[in-house]
Amino acid sequence: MSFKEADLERASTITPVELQDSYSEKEDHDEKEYYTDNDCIQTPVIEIPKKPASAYISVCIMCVMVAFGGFILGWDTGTIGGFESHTDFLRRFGSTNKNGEHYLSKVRTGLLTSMFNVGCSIGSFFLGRLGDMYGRRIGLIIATTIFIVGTIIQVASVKAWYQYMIGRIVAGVGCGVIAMLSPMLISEVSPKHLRGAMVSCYQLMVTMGIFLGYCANYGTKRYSNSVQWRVPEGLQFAWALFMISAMLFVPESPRYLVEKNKIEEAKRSIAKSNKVSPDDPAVVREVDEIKIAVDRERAEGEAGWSEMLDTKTKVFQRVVNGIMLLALQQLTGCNYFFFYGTLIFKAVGLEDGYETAIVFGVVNFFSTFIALYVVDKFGRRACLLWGAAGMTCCMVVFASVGVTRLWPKGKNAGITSQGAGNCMICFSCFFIFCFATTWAPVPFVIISESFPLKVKAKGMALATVSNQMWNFCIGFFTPFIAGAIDFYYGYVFMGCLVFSYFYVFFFVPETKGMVLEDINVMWEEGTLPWKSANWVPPSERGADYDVDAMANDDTPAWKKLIGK
Ligand SMILES: OC[C@H]1O[C@](O)(CO)[C@@H](O)[C@@H]1O
Repeated sequence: MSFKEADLERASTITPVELQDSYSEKEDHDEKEYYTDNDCIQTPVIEIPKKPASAYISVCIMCVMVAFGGFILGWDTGTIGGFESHTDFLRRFGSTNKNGEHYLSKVRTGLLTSMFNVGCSIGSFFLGRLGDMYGRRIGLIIATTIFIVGTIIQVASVKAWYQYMIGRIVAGVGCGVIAMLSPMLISEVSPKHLRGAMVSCYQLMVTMGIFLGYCANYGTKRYSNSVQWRVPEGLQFAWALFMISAMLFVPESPRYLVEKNKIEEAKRSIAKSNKVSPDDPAVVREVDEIKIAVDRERAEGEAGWSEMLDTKTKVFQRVVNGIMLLALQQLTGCNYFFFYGTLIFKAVGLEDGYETAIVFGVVNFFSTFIALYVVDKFGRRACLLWGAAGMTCCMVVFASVGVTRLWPKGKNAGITSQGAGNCMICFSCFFIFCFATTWAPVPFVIISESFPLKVKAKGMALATVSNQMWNFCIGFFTPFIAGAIDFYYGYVFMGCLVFSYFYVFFFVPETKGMVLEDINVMWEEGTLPWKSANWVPPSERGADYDVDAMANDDTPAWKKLIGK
């Protein structure tokens, strides 16, 4: 008899008072009131006990090890821009103009920078399933090995820019898989009240990689030979080897283990993350719940691509949501600053692009720590809404000052206003602050927790592809667009940000602090996003809980927006 059945039987023979008494003895567990449904007592809810913060240090370390995959990705973002300014790199992979100077054309710059993201898309789309086939850890090890092969091709490039580009595509394939499996594994092993923060560690690692990548370029720029770029590039081997070794110590996803019928191992994995015994009733209950979900999904058969279009189970809505959120993350314009911030700073006379980059890197990295706190404290929706509002304000000021004040006598006169430039730099930093604390990590958190297991790999793959393809588009087309319309470009992102605000309000439900299986039920019930913060899991509902009222609302849209 499963724990659930045993519990039901026990619950049916005791009175509510006895039940409450017996629960107050279990001080260790999170107590939830027994509940009634149609006036009969059902399963009392035993939650995995919340321990003092110190008990979670080891699971946090394990999650940071998994999140280290983000560091690899960030290091690449942080170094490629600098490489493209290094003299040795230009000599080897650039063209030569009639004065004998070496340079990279816009197209070649775009290809060298952004084909990496095309590789990422290929990796997440075609190889994301490695995590389902061999487990998330083995999947991550294979992905990192592919990344190492790509790095070897890049480091070994002597003169052929296309060899370097192919190396970036191959490395990108590995990174695409990492970008999918890292957040997935973290979301599946972390205790639910820390899940948002733990998945956000992935983004923290991305920002740390970007920042330290910038620093590495700063450190090697004074060399005149290939040390300039081969050393930062070669350090990738060290990061990759660290990642592979780390995977030997982290727990495997309990959801994957249950799917492979490794129930005892699944219990051990949950117990390890939550610092309780594998026989703890709450662990048994969680494994039982995962098993029920897995069995149900098995009975329904293997999910094909057509199932991604299923509107009845709301899978289609979730797929669209994932694709939209990760597209909108890029359409905030963040990488306009990360890739091309150097040009903006140059406009106010700060000539050293490497230093510029470091300023952005610092703001980005330290702000992400705040994200770890706010994502679980205030919830996903609040973060995204405030983030979109904050970034819209920054972008309006940035673009307007750029358009009206930066060149008082016109761009071609070559005179720039120092005050306007400083103001733009300040607002770029505010923008990065708003981005890093909200939209940078939260979309990853949301996609890692929204999909039922059966379609999770495919759903996350599609969302990651959308992220990478928009990243590619912005990286590739920005030099052309910004060259044509200058700072009016900021208004394009501003428009996207305003749209994002409304999109989140009407389409993104709150998922903070819920077990993954409950999130699935909330979606299936068609809960309206602006009511979702009040959604109650079936196991905790009172008799007066109205599922329909949570899924329907006749008030006009503007009244919903102002909370009437
Ligand atoms: O921190 C900035 C970085 O974060 C991302 O938006 C998502 O990981 C990247 O596209 C960007 O370069």
